[in-house]
Amino acid sequence: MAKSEEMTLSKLAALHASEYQPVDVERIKHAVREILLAVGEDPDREGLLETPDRVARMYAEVFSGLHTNPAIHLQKLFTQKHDEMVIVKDIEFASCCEHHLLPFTGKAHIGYLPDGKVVGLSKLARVVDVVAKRPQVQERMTETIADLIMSEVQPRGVGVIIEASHSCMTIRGVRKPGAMTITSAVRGLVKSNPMTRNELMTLVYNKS
Ligand SMILES: Nc1nc2c(ncn2[C@@H]2O[C@H](COP(=O)(O)OP(=O)(O)OP(=O)(O)O)[C@@H](O)[C@H]2O)c(=O)[nH]1
Ligand SMILES: [Zn+2]
Repeated sequence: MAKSEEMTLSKLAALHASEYQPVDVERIKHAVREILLAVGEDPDREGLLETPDRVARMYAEVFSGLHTNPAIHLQKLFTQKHDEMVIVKDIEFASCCEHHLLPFTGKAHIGYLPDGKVVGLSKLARVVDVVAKRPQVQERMTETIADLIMSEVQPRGVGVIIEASHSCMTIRGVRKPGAMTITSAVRGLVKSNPMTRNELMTLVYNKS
C-alpha cells in the first residue's frame, strides 16, 4: 500500500472514531409522549399511538449529521491542474433551526479555487448534507462548510453562499412567507481578492 494511501486510511479511521454518541431513540419517544400530554392530547388514542416512535426515527434521520464527521467526504482528492474557480451551485438542503427545531430549506452554492488538487463534485453536496443534518443556525452552517473545505482540500480560496427560507419565520412568529436569508462565508483568495469574489457571485447568480 502506498504511503499516502496509508495516511489517508489512518486519517479516515481517526475521523470515524471522533463520531458523537448515537441518538437515544427511547429517550425521544418518552419526551414526545410528554409533549403530547402537555399540549392536551391523548397519546394513547389510535392516531397517536405510533407518533413517538415516528418522531424518534425522524429526529434520528434529521440529526444524523451529529454522528458523522463531514471531513470524511473530503479525503479523496484528485491531482488536477485547474487554475480557475470550480463552482457547484443549487445544492438543495433541508436543515433544522436550533432555536425552534423547525426546518429551514434552501440552496447552497460553493466555489473554490483549487491549488493543484480537486475534490469529487458530489462530495461538496455530501458535506452540505452532513452539516445541514444538525441543529443549526444558517450562519454557522455556512462558516462550517467553508472552513471544512479550506482545511481538508486546502484550496487557494473558497466561498460558500446559502439562501434559505426559515419556517420559524413563515409559519409562526413574525409570519413573513417569502422572506429569504442569504449568508456567505469567504476564505483565502475569495476573501482577499474582490475580483475573485465578484466572479463567484457572477457565476452563481448568472449576472455580468
Ligand atoms: N441569526 C439567525 N437567527 C435565526 C436563525 N434561525 C432562526 N433564527 C432567529 O432566532 C431568533 C430567536 O429569537 P427569540 O426572541 O429568542 O425567540 P422567539 O421569541 O421565538 O422569536 P420570534 O421568532 O421573533 O417569535 C428569531 O429571531 C429567529 O428568526 C438562523 O439561522 N440565524
Ligand atoms: Zn427558528
